[in-house]
Amino acid sequence: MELSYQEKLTLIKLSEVGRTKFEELVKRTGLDQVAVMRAVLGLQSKGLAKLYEKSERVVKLTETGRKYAEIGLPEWRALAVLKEKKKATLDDLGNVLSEDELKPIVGLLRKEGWASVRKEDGKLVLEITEKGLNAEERPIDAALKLLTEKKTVPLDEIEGLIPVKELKRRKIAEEDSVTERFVEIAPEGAELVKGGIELKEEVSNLTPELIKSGKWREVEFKRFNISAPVRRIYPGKKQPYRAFLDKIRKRLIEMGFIEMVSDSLIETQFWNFDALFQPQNHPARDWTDTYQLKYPKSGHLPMEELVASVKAAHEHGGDTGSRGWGYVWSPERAMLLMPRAHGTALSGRQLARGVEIPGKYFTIQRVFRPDVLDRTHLIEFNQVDGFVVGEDLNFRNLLGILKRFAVEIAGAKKVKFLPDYYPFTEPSVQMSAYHPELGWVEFGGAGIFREEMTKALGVDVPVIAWGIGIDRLAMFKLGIDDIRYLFSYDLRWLREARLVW
Ligand SMILES: N[C@@H](Cc1ccccc1)C(=O)O
Repeated sequence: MELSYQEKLTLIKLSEVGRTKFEELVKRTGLDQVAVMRAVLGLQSKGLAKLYEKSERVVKLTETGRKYAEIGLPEWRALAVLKEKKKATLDDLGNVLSEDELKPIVGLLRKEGWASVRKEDGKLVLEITEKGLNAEERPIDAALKLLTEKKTVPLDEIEGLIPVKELKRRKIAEEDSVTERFVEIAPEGAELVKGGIELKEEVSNLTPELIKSGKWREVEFKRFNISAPVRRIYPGKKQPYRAFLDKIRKRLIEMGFIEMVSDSLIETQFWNFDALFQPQNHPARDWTDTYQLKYPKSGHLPMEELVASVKAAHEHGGDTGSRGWGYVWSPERAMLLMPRAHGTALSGRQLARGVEIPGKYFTIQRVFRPDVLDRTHLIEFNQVDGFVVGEDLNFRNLLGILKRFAVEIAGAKKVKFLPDYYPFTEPSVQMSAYHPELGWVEFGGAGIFREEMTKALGVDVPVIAWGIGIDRLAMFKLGIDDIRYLFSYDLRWLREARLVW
């Protein structure tokens, strides 16, 4: 039978005692705990030893017990006062005993024969006796000492000193049960040791020295059991949601999209709304739907020319043939600052900056909107926004791209589109994907940017655009049914979460 060095050593050490606690065996071998456990399991599978568990009734100190271990049992503290004063009243004892301890103290001292009790002027007076003067350690003291030293003591051992009932009655100790692992040698194991085992140190590392010196010919190499159970380790890794976002970024770049970046989470209303042809009196611009910055309140508007064409589009449609929204556009309003409410703000910025035609752009943005937190709503979430610009693009192209996103990138099994409204797109759609537990989950909007928007920003060809609530899609990939988990500190989830791609 082939045994590893560690198995041999463990077996030899075990044979010296026949049966022992696992921890004891660890000490005897001088190996570490994991190695011994592996050796024992190895020996067990070869029928040479047996590992088993046994529960044992034990006694341990209570909170009160631990206190007594520190400051002394009440009867000893009372006795100290009596020793000093010879005679004492209950009031005197009250200085060293708590109210609870005081009540039974007379009975206790009398039972031990350490004091006699008299009434003097209507008051109880205790006087120390000869036995009190020579008081010695009692079984209860021995038990308290033992429990203090060992923390847990087998029930039998305590019973040998004092009935455990007694300790429980005085609330000094309580019973508990602990499970211990034992290892026992099997007859075959004992036999093998008797026949003699050659204990040859094994080499687990083939070093250059071993090779050069030719020593490798003599040494014994350690065999590794690669199917042995091992402890799980949790190495550092990317937060699962971060990993998801990074993967999407990579996918889009692979698909030829250019990333639009921003180093700020704060946006002017101009870029968040106005540049997207969203009228200033649009209800979604109220505080109910977006946050506003308290300080500073306002930022800067871009180039005058651009501001003028956006203003013209809002007021009368600019040169698009549209009548616009028909109101007086306010630059002050457009200057107000806010945490970005959608990634589309960056699409507007990019169009104004200039784009490749044809071209594809995307951005992954943290956005902010007041909402009631629940399993599908966050007030701070991430959107993947993007657009494709090109001469011959149409609505069907848009739906095709979106479907590909939802299925390929987010792994949705089914997708559906419904007509919707956005001030900056016409036509507009809303997209939903099917989640096995949540049913249909709305995950974004899309459409063709209106001419009033694109022309004002200087782009004269169709632009199809979308904004996807990527967090909801992350739920699909990460197999979770509560969106709040994306930002969870739950270590178990952080360790176990697996991106299924
Ligand atoms: N920005 C929109 C989504 C959208 C983007 C682009 C075009 C149409 C719609 C939202 O936040 O819901």
